[in-house]
Amino acid sequence: MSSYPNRSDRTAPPLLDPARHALFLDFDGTLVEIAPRPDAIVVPPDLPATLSAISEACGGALAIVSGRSLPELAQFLAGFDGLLVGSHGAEARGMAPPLERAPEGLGRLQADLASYAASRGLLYEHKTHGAALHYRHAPEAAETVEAFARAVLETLPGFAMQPAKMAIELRPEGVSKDRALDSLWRLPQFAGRLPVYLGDDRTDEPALDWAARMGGFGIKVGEGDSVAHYRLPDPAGVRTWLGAGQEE
Ligand SMILES: O=P(O)(O)OC[C@H]1O[C@H](O[C@H]2O[C@H](CO)[C@@H](O)[C@H](O)[C@H]2O)[C@H](O)[C@@H](O)[C@@H]1O
Repeated sequence: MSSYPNRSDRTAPPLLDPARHALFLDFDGTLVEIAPRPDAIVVPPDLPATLSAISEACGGALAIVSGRSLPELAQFLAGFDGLLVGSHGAEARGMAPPLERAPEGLGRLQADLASYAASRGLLYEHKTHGAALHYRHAPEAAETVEAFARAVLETLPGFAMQPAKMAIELRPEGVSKDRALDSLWRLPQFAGRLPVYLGDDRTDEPALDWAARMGGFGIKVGEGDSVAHYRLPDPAGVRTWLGAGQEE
């Protein structure tokens, strides 16, 4: 059972107010629809320009906060030059990197996961500070993949497990999206604003909670229990909500 209460029911969020709000957006499942493979997502061609326009209207108080590796995230959003946080809070563009270097054993971790994926017909995702095993095409593998990842972690104390949608990720211990938000929040452009966080996944729950604790609010995207007070149905709904905030 989820440890998060369902506070958001189906309440539509208030309109985005670029004069008062600071905006934090998860990427997969929030800005873009979930796809069968990580490289198969479709980024709407106007999304980078939309994010740039909102960031400018917010005085730069907008950041994308993703589990993706930073270079990959930057590539998917080419044309948007604003703040990015990648690798579940380990990497950043536009502020000091939260993590100086990956923990010892990264190469071994990646080699172990890559060879396990190759032997089991799973999808291996190479990440700057870790790696992921995707089983969306083979959901029956969930338990064995998790058991394998736990065994790998026993010999690599610097890393932790990050459950994801139809995937298991291993990332550095101690990094998280809400910790990255604490660092972003110290940047001058966020002073005096109300944080608004949008996310769809369990990994976003601490960040949705963080936004409320800091006087703003969270918006859960899609189904599922959440600490967020508001909800939007899907990434298309998020993009419509973003567009409405730009209208005069
Ligand atoms: O924090 P996010 O921006 O939401 O990133 C979370 C992970 O998203 C990606 O995996 C997920 O989306 C894929 C594409 O839709 C999907 O095929 C996969 O099943 C999902 O788990 C990405 O590949 C990961 O690196 C991110 O950490």
